Amino acid sequence: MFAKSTWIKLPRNVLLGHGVLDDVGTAVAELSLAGTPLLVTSPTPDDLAGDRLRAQFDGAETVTVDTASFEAVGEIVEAAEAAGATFLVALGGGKPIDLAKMAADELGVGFVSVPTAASHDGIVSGRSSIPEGDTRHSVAADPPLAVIADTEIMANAPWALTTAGCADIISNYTAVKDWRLARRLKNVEYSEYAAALSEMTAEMLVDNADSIKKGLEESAWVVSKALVSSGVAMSIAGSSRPASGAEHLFSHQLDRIAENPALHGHQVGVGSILTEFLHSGENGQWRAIRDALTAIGAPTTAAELGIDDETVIEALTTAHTIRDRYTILGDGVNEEAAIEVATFTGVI
Ligand SMILES: NC(=O)C1=CN([C@@H]2O[C@H](COP(=O)(O)OP(=O)(O)OC[C@H]3O[C@@H](n4cnc5c(N)ncnc54)[C@H](OP(=O)(O)O)[C@@H]3O)[C@@H](O)[C@H]2O)C=CC1
Ligand SMILES: O=C(CO)COP(=O)(O)O
Ligand SMILES: [Zn+2]
Repeated sequence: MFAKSTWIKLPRNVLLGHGVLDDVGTAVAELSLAGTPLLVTSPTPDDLAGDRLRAQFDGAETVTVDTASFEAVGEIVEAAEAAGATFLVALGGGKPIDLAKMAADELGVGFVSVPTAASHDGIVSGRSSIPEGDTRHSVAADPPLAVIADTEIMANAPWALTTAGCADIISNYTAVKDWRLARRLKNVEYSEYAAALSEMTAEMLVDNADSIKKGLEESAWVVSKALVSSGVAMSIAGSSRPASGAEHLFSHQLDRIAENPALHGHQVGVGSILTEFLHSGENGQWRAIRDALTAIGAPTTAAELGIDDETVIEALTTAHTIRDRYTILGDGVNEEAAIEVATFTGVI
């Protein structure tokens, strides 16, 4: 399909490395952002790195968020207005980053992302994923002007957050398959560049699985680069399609119905095993996806996610209802088929 005009918004500066947390002020100065920011964080990242960040922004106020919601976005907007903040800096995992990204968009001010965990590609992308009641909104927002990812901090984060980031990238394989299917069946807007970048990112991560090991700072570096690349694919596409297909619908549904949902990346990884099977059957690539997840130490079963089998089946049979996004789930997988795919792949 020929798009009359395309507007691709990308981060301007990406700073990645050991100790770069102390360079946020310099990176912001380089962007010519005037005035004082509002710092947005959550409790643990605040404890770990809040003071080092505040030391670089005289007089900046801090808002600490606990849960992702549209109300929390409203609170950040109010706090920024009250403080006269001219831009936002988010420090933490996906929660404070998504909320600040959306609040910055509402305020029409710049936004800088300082991830403390390599947990998923939302730390870089131009999308905020916010739950509301029974649905989840993937809201377009400007991507961060700068991403400052301190590999020392990320490498010291719980290892599960890093394996979740890896699994989020590995899930790009099935996301792109869903995108191509939707293009063929529903004529949805598609970008071969974004699809190729997304697939290549997953390929490179899997090829580098050997350097992704607990205790190795290089892991945080490899994974962060992949997350940046996947975020750029979403920016080129102008949607999360290159990195979010049926496996994400499955995960979003688990977030709603599971008593204790697992990490986003871990859920989409298991979802990817299931949806790859749906795409290409028992002799398809689902084993390669499962083995890639195993190689980096991410869950491949419901038990490893800490979610019971019934909930996994319910999520798989109802995931298609969560959002208007055509995928291999079509108009729904029935319970018998869901049990068959989950059993064959060893997920349950
Ligand atoms: N925009 C997008 O494209 C996407 C957005 N998302 C959104 O991101 C959120 C989930 O992201 P995720 O990063 O998992 O969530 P969080 O921001 O909730 O972080 C996960 C956990 O890790 C803790 N944490 C963060 N950094 C460190 C660290 N360095 N050391 C120790 N603990 C740390 C957090 O602490 P604390 O509890 O104190 O915050 C939290 O308990 C959801 O809101 C989801 O909707 C998910 C995928 C994609
Ligand atoms: O998680 C994402 C990409 O990895 C974003 O996807 P959603 O648009 O489904 O929230
Ligand atoms: Zn994701």
